[in-house]
Amino acid sequence: MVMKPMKALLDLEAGMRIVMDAARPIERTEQVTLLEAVGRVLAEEVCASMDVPPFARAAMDGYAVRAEDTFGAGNFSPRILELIEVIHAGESARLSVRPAACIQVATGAPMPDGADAVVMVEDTELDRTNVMVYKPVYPQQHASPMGEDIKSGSCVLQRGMRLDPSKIGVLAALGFQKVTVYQKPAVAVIPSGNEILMPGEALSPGRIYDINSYTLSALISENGGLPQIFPIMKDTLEAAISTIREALTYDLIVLSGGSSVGERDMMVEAVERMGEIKFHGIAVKPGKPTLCGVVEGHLLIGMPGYPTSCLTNGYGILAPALRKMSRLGERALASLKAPMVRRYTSTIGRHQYLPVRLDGGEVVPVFKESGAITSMADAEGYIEIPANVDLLEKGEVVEVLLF
Ligand SMILES: Nc1nc2c(c(=O)[nH]1)N[C@H]1C(S)=C(S)[C@@H](COP(=O)(O)OP(=O)(O)OC[C@H]3O[C@@H](n4cnc5c(N)ncnc54)[C@H](O)[C@@H]3O)O[C@H]1N2
Ligand code: MOO
Repeated sequence: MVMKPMKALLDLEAGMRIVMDAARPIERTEQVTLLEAVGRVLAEEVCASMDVPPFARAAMDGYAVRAEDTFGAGNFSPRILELIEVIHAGESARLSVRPAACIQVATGAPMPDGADAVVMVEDTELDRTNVMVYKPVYPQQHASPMGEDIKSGSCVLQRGMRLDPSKIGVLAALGFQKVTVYQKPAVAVIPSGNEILMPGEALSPGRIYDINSYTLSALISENGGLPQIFPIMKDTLEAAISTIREALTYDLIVLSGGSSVGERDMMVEAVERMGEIKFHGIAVKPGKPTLCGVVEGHLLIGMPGYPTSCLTNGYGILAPALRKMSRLGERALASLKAPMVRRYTSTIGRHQYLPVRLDGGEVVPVFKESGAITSMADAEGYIEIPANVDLLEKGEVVEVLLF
């Protein structure tokens, strides 16, 4: 029976530096429709080739007037203007507004020639073709000039921006149907273990369902990647080598299971033969038996098989790497400070991610064991306990990072 003990554990900062150095932003771009663009990263500078709005328009329902014709109007001294035309949004006036005349306009209708302001309908009264104006307007009041929103020639969105609903609105305003974005990093998600079954398969003794492929894929999607779950890999060196070879068309290879020291943990040997091991074993808890390697220029991260170890490393190591590759940038989790509900002892020498929930304003550790997915599912967030701290006192205020 051959076991391959882990060498000295690497500290988290050094491990992160290695992973982040090997994670390269994707250069490939693609065109997507605006409906597909949310959350994507813009790969082009967007400059306006038109004004928005493309014409001066009424900003209120009412009457387009020459402002000076309303000066001096009051509740007891209305100015009386002649109504010469009525237009709706989408229509243009045939006539221009001459002195002492007005044109009825809907919000969004083009400002008629000659008019420089709109009197709101609430400040008027209509008597056949006479409009009594009870309140004066100043020039440009309730009228939006052409290009008020976006000026033709101005560059409104920059390369590298993440497209959120408002930025997609800018593209729509400029008449874009498609936009050029960076491709998402393609991520091979490779579960391993003879005991692992896909959902839908019948359970048999000693077998369990695959959790990690799904937690990892969800996390990868959330962080700008495109996950592809591979068939469950058998625990043999040949399977590991051929599967990793197949995965070399992906930008990032994430394996789960088989990264520890058991005799069937073939991953380390496979990566050693095919490329370079950057580290094996990192001083975090959970998540110690993590493997990082580079095979033919492709970053490979081997996650521990235990679901909570796998997922906490997903948050701690995989997500930052992916956000660099997908160009989404660092994700700042919301955080709050609260006191510990009880004393908690941690492992000295390992940076701990402790899943917690909040109860009555206090921080309650919910970690059961690395093998339990509910260690994470019952948590609202986590606290980090540095490697050189082994005790948190009851009542000690800690920072909770919220999922
Ligand atoms: N002698 C030692 N044994 C172990 C050590 C150690 O240092 N010395 N480390 C322990 C720690 S810590 C962890 S974490 C686990 C991780 O081991 P592996 O990464 O090699 O993972 P496996 O042995 O393949 O599996 C561990 C556990 O997780 C289950 N598993 C695996 N894949 C999945 C999946 N896709 N979905 C759900 N569950 C999965 C698997 O059945 C095992 O129960 O090693 C400790 N041992
Ligand atoms: O490092 Mo293991 O990941 O504690 O369970």
